[in-house]
Amino acid sequence: MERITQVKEIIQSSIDTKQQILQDQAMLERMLEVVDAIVNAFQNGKRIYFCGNGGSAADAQHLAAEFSGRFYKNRRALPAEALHCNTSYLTAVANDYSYNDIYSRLVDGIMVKGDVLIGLSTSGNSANIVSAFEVAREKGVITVGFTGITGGIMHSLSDYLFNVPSSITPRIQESHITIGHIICELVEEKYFSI
Ligand SMILES: O=C(CO)[C@@H](O)[C@H](O)[C@H](O)[C@H](O)COP(=O)(O)O
Ligand SMILES: [Zn+2]
Repeated sequence: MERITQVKEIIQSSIDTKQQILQDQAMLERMLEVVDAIVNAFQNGKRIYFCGNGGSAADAQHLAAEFSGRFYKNRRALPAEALHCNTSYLTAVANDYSYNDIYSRLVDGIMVKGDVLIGLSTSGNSANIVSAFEVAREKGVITVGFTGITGGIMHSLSDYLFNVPSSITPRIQESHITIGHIICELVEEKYFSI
């Protein structure tokens, strides 16, 4: 394949995935439900946390910073954090216990009922995120899964699921960040207009 053709095909595949989301009324409405759930959580003094591995850890950190920093508006900070950001914690727990425990242990330690946990996993099967969702549900934390098409194990552990219609990891991640940005924009707009 000509390299330029390959480039075009990748871009088209990213567009196609987003086009399918655009036509999925239920998923669009779920974005609004999650916006309302997050605004409700903030109004009740709760917090939002994100977790992911690899590129999805970067996405988790990116999205958390939209809330704790700013998105469009100059406004006060919102309580949001990505769970992998403390390297000392991460390396100790992975070393002394297991990599699979890094997120569930923090969910147990710092999250409370009514907080929101957003887990990003293209497979929906990453053991540390699955485990975090299991602990979250035991505690009454609201779980929001960002996954690929099947949802994997996270499908049955997510109160709200965005199972992007693709099985290609980078294409899924590209739509995760789009959905995440939509949610950030609408949360900021709604919370700071009240
Ligand atoms: O960014 C990418 C691929 O685009 C990779 O770093 C990718 O995130 C890693 O392989 C992850 O470990 C994949 O995990 P997951 O999405 O299945 O939870
Ligand atoms: Zn990537």
